[in-house]
Amino acid sequence: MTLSHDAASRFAQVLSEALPYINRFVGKTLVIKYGGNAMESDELKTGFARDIVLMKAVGINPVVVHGGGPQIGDLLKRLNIESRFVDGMRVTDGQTMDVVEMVLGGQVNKDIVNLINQHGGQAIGLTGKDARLIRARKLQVTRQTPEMTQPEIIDIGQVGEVASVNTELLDMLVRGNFIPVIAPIGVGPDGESYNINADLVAGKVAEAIKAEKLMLLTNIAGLMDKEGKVLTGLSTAQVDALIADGTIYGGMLPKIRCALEAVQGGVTSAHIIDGRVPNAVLLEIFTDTGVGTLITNKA
Ligand SMILES: Nc1ncnc2c1ncn2[C@@H]1O[C@H](COP(=O)(O)OP(=O)(O)O)[C@@H](O)[C@H]1O
Ligand SMILES: CC(=O)N[C@@H](CCC(=O)OP(=O)(O)O)C(=O)O
Repeated sequence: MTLSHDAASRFAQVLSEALPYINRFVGKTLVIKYGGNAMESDELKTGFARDIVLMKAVGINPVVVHGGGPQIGDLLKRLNIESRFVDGMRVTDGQTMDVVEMVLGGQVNKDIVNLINQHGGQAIGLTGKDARLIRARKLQVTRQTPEMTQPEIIDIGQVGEVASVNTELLDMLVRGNFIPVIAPIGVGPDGESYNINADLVAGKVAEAIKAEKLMLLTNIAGLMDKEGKVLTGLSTAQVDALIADGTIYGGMLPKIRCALEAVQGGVTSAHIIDGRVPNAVLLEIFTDTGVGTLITNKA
């Protein structure tokens, strides 16, 4: 590739201006959750892969956790299996679990790994079963209405929550200059598989490896109020109120909960950002105020 002098001087200027931002994150680990909804085109996926490789090339350590909800939904539909969600979590029976493992651990994981590697990175794909990276337990879902004397337990099948993370494995990979790409499948004490919401895995991984930042890439500009205005810098109490009045629902529920837990658990900041914007990850790093919804630890 040869550049004209003008193009080369533009590149040089941009790179030079990026230096203070790069320095701020050099040597730090960032956990990036790549949601299935932000994988809508090949162009977006390629842009994401290039951003990740560039981060690593300048000395920032990305750890990727991916979703794939829409991709799981597509295969279930082709198999005539209905998708059902409770509080943003997929109800997962044995048959659905097989599909989840195939799509997340097979198709989506290898697709992202391959793209990162094609652009010069050294990505390594893992599910929570590899070296028991994500140990899980069954998620207890309860529901209580004012007329109930005690909460009702809802069985949503093989849906898990993170019990612990094998940080030794991740530290080893990051130190070895690999880029871990994690599919959100957990393993129980008896080797059973658990389907875990990818936001929850990303939050717990970020906490466990003491990441500087947690970025949740989704298909919306951020957490919004009822008028569609992006909200940022919210306290836990404000988030609770937005959940109670129904402003936050569905897939945004696990996202916001895990972002709050991550910052309470020591991650400096969490960001909910629009993964459909080209170079969303770099934009977040290279702007002073960031983009989307910022969550920090305040009461
Ligand atoms: N207050 C809110 N602000 C923004 N999005 C919300 C809100 N409440 C619910 N949502 C929904 O949450 C979705 C994002 O969650 P989800 O579909 O699970 O994304 P992902 O696949 O990226 O994890 C948005 O597309 C939107 O439909
Ligand atoms: C329990 C549960 O809901 N698991 C998710 C796992 C994938 C995921 O979280 O994907 P997105 O980030 O693309 O939504 C699911 O089965 O869809």
